[in-house]
Parts: sequence; structure tokens; C-alpha cells
Amino acid sequence: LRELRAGGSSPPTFSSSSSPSSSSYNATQQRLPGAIIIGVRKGGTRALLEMLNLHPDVEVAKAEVHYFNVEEHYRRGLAWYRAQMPFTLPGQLTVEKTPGYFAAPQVPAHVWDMNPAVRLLLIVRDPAERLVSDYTQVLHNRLTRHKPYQTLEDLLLRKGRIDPGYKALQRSLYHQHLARWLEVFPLEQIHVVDGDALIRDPFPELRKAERFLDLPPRISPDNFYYNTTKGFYCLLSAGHDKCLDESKGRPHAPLSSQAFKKLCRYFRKPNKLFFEMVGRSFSWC
Ligand SMILES: Nc1ncnc2c1ncn2[C@@H]1O[C@H](COP(=O)(O)OS(=O)(=O)O)[C@@H](OP(=O)(O)O)[C@H]1O
Repeated sequence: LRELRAGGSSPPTFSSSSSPSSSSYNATQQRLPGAIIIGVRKGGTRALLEMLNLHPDVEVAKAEVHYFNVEEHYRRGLAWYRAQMPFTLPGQLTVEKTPGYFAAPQVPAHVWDMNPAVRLLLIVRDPAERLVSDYTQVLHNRLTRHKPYQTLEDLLLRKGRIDPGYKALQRSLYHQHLARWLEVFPLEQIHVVDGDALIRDPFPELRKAERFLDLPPRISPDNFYYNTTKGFYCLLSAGHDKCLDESKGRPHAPLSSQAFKKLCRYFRKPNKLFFEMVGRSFSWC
């Protein structure tokens, strides 16, 4: 949608009939992000980014940048990071999303070094559902590459008990990762978006995000419609509609209800710790 309106990540080109002043054209530059969606992986980060992009004062980096979490990128420095950003006019907000930031230990300090005032968005989702979604993506990648795979139960359970070493399980321990961010940033600088609510009804979550980002309210309920074929909300802007691609909202890999219950029981305590940290609770399993 944004690409249609503002030329995506290239400088806008203006036709002679409707060109704005050359000074506003010259002011178009790539700027460092004023807000970053830091995670969680499979939490709805792409949906949140695309939905924020409906706002006329927001431009987003289309691809995940992985600047703060990939050493090779980080070594390239801020000039490289800026070069990954879209062109914006003064006053517009640049937003990027890289879900891998949330669980990577070095990232909070790196982000602070870039800009201690940057606003952080964290979209969370039921950690058990998130884990299954995480596994489903890995499975999909392995199947596409004709690689062998293990079932989710094989990975998740050892002698019938939850294996705490499973990486996708660790990524769902939100309190552990958030604790590292809170060593660096005050909680007020981290806006928590309810990813399950964003799936059910995106507009209220977007209104809260606009408020957090000090943006005038421009996104409206008319920007969303429920697509019955996809089974998710899709975006509407300037007469164009857009659904997220098929990697978002695909059917989850099977997991027995017994194993899922174990998972829910396992997350009870970590979830409680997370709720205490953020000062609100979520209706997770
Ligand atoms: N409107 C809309 N359309 C499609 N999908 C939506 C939407 N809103 C939220 N979601 C949920 O986003 C989940 C994928 O999350 P991420 O984009 O963070 O995944 S990733 O980490 O970038 O791979 C994805 O997870 P799965 O359902 O498990 O595939 C979706 O449930």
C-alpha cells in the first residue's frame, strides 16, 4: 500500500503536474528508526508493521533488517543501518521490525547506544501458540528443502516431560528476555501490543500504538476488513486491499491435546512473572 503511495524505499518521484516544492523533495532522506518492533517472533510483527504503515506519518523498512542481532551487520555501522531505511520527509516516523531482537542478549544495549529515546513495540501472543507457530515455520522450511524433520512432540518432550532446552520453548519465556530490556530501557518506553487481540480485531490495538507513538489518530476501522477466505483481517487503503502472504496464518502443525496442556502448565509461572513485569495480564492458556 505504502509503495503505491510513497514510492516504497526509493525517493518519491513527483510528476511535473503535481510536484511539491523542491525543498520538500530535497528534505526526503533515509533516517534512523524512531520506533522498532523488537518481537516476539511469530507474535504478529509483520501484521503490526503493515498496519502502522497505513498511517500517513509512518514509513517502514519492508525487509527485516537484523542490524542489532547479527554481528556482521552491526559491524557495518549506523550508516549501513540507515541505508536500509525508507525515505521519509521531516516529521515522518521510520519504523523497522526484526523479531529476532527481543531474545538476543546483546541487542538492548546496542539499541540504546543508537538512540536512548527510541520507542519500542513488543507484540506478544499466547506463548504456547507462539511456540507451535515457531515450530510450524521451521517444519515448513525443512519440508520445502526436503530435509528430515522431527515432530513437535519429539522436540518438546523428553521422557514425557517438557524439555526446557528446546529453543522455541525458550523464545516463549517472555519474562526472561524482557528482563534484559528492562535493565536498559524503562518500561514506559516499551509498548506491549496484544498479538491475539490484533488477530481478533486490529483497530483498537492500532489506536493504542498511535497514541504511544504520539501520532495523530489517522488509522480507522475502515482500513480493515475480515477476509473470510484467509480467515484474518486484511488491509484497505486508498481503494487497494492487501492481505499478508500465505506464511502468515497458516495451519499449525499437530500437537496432542495432552502435550498442549503440559505446555500450558509449564508456561503458567513464566507468564505470571511476565504479567507482573508489564503490569497487566493476558488470557493465555
Ligand atoms: N491480519 C493478519 N493476517 C495474517 N496473520 C496475522 C494477522 N494478524 C496477526 N497475524 C499473525 O501473525 C503471525 C506471524 O507473526 P510474525 O509476522 O511476527 O512472524 S515472523 O516472526 O515475522 O515470522 C501469524 O502466525 P500464525 O497464525 O501462527 O501463522 C498470524 O497469526
